Amino acid sequence: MSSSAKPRPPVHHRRPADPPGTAPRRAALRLLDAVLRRGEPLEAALPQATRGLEGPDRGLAHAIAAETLRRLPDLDSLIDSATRQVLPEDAKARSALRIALVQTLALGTPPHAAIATVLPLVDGGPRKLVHGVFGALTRGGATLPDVPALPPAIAARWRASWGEDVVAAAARAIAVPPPLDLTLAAPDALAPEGDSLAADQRRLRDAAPVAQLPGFTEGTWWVQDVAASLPARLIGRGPGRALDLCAAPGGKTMQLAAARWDVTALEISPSRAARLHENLARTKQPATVVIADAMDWAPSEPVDALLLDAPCSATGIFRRHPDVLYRAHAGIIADMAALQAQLFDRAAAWVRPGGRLVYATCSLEPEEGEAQLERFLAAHPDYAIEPPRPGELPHGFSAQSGYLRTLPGTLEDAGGCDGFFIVRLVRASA
Ligand SMILES: C[S@@+](CC[C@H](N)C(=O)[O-])C[C@H]1O[C@@H](n2cnc3c(N)ncnc32)[C@H](O)[C@@H]1O
Repeated sequence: MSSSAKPRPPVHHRRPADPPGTAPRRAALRLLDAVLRRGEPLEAALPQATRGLEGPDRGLAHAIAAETLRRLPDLDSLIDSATRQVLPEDAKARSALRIALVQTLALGTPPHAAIATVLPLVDGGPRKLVHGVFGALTRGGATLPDVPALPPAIAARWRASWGEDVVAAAARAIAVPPPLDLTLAAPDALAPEGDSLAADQRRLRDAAPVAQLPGFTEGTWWVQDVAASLPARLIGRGPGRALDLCAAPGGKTMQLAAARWDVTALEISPSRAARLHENLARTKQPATVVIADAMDWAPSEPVDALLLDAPCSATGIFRRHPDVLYRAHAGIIADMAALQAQLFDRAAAWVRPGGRLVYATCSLEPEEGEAQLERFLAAHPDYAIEPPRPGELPHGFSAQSGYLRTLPGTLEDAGGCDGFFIVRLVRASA
């Protein structure tokens, strides 16, 4: 070639345009990768994974990924039953098959649409294998069980902590969509019709989108699982100064404000604090929001009541956030338990003699609940448990040993509730 020959323009191998309907499936694949490989929370991965998608497609991507996570062990058993060689856990072909199968077997997508929108995800790869396995399974009448299998590691841990009945109840709980619970600012507040577990509580099944429900615009209620409403109920009613130490998105801050406390709400994350501000603005509940790390910050004087709804593994909210089933491994639980112990000890000094401290986590791990309480009581002899009084809790809850432990199976006939550990402590008067 002569030196005067023009250089060839670079060749760009562009991916052919996706057929309609593929973009949300591609986003679902990114979501699964974020949760299963990178250990990210599904909600946190959503903005990046669904960038460029319109609202309904974003909702579809989220629904496919969440349902895949609810059904993962059963989907994988089906896939393994139809492949000669076991596909690696993180193989794209496995994830593509999970997404195609969950749509057809759980979400009602016709098989031809499910596979046509998923095959482009494995372009340049094992399309034939994915097509073949999907076809063999759907033609062979594959089904998913009514009660999903739990991931083996979680089942083993909860079996050791709580026994087989709780494991079985947890599996039943992920099979059905949880109800929508609302906490009312006052018992007579404008709110949708529904079941009621307390005067200021409504439970809705098959609810319309939240923003369309009566009272949303007026801000007379907020979404809050009934178990999540218990910690602030144990703080009781004001007046007085209350500190909500880990506050966003603010369900408990709003309860405390509605109960007439002068509330300071502390939150480390600016983006979560922004949601707290939005929620307070919508419900017109007053609170002073401080963005700070509770490990650096301190109140100017001790408070009458302190709520520590501590950061945790969040395994108690697996019904709404099935990604926790895959992210909450022993290392995370140990890290969270260490942070909880530090926050709990620090908070102990900020309650006036005779004041109340409520400690709570939405965790099903004893390390984040019962063990924290035991350690705290041994280290702080000036604190004692104050058990709930009769009538203080909504219908169906009871406190053995003075504290509350809600588990899969609690309130099951009424639609269940999140898993929580909650204890109210009183500091001895000086
Ligand atoms: C379980 S959530 C709180 C839920 C909230 N109480 C509610 O009812 O809506 C825990 C919160 O604590 C915040 N957090 C974690 N570590 C913190 C710290 N060191 N200081 C202050 N807030 C913290 C997290 O960002 C998270 O928003």
